[in-house]
Amino acid sequence: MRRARTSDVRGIRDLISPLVDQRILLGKELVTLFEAVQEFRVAEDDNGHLIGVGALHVMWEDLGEVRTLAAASEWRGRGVGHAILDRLEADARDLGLSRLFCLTFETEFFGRHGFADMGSETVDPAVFAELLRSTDDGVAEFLDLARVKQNTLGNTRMIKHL
Ligand SMILES: CC(=O)SCCNC(=O)CCNC(=O)[C@H](O)C(C)(C)COP(=O)(O)OP(=O)(O)OC[C@H]1O[C@@H](n2cnc3c(N)ncnc32)[C@H](O)[C@@H]1OP(=O)(O)O
Repeated sequence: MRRARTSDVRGIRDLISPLVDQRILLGKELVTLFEAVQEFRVAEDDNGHLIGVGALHVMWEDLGEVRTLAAASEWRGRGVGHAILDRLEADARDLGLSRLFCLTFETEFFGRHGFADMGSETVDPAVFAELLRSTDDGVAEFLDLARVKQNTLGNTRMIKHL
C-alpha cells in the first residue's frame, strides 16, 4: 500500500472503468484523476500491478469523503478493500478530520467498517452555506442537492465518526 504516483493514473482509470460502465462508480476524466492524484492510495501485488485503489477528499475542517474505492475483481474478498479503507481512515485522522462520508451501494462492507446511514445528519447552517459554494459533486451529494440526484439514486449516504 502506498500513495499514488502520476504513473498510476492510467492504471487507476483502467481498474475503475468497468465499475463506471456498471454505474457503480462515477466516471472521472483522466485530467480529474491527475488533479486528484495526491488523494489516492493504491495497493499493488508482488509484481507491482495495481490491485486496489481508494481516495480521500477533504470537504471541510472536520469532514472528508471516501471516494473511488475499488479492488480489482480477481482480488475481491481477500482483504484489499478493508486495508485501503483502514489506510484512508488513518490519513483522515492525520489530517484532523473527525467525520468521513461516503456514497455507496456497498452498505454492508462500509457498515462493517463503522459507517452508518447518515439519515438527516448534516452540518450547521453556516457551514452548509459555505459548502454550497463548492462546485464539487461529492460535496453536493453530501448536501443531498437536487442537481446530483442522478448520482445518489439507489445509493446510501453513509457517515463514520472517527
Ligand atoms: C465510496 C465508494 O467508493 S463506494 C464504491 C465502493 N466500491 C465498489 O462498489 C466497487 C466494486 N467493489 C469492490 O471493488 C469491492 O467489493 C470493495 C471495495 C467494495 C470491497 O473490497 P474487497 O477487497 O472485496 O473487500 P475485503 O476483501 O477487504 O472485504 C470483504 C470480505 O472479504 C473477507 N476477507 C477475506 N480475506 C480477508 C482478509 N485477509 N482481510 C480482511 N477481510 C478478508 C472478509 O470476510 C470481508 O468481509 P467483511 O466485510 O465482513 O469484513
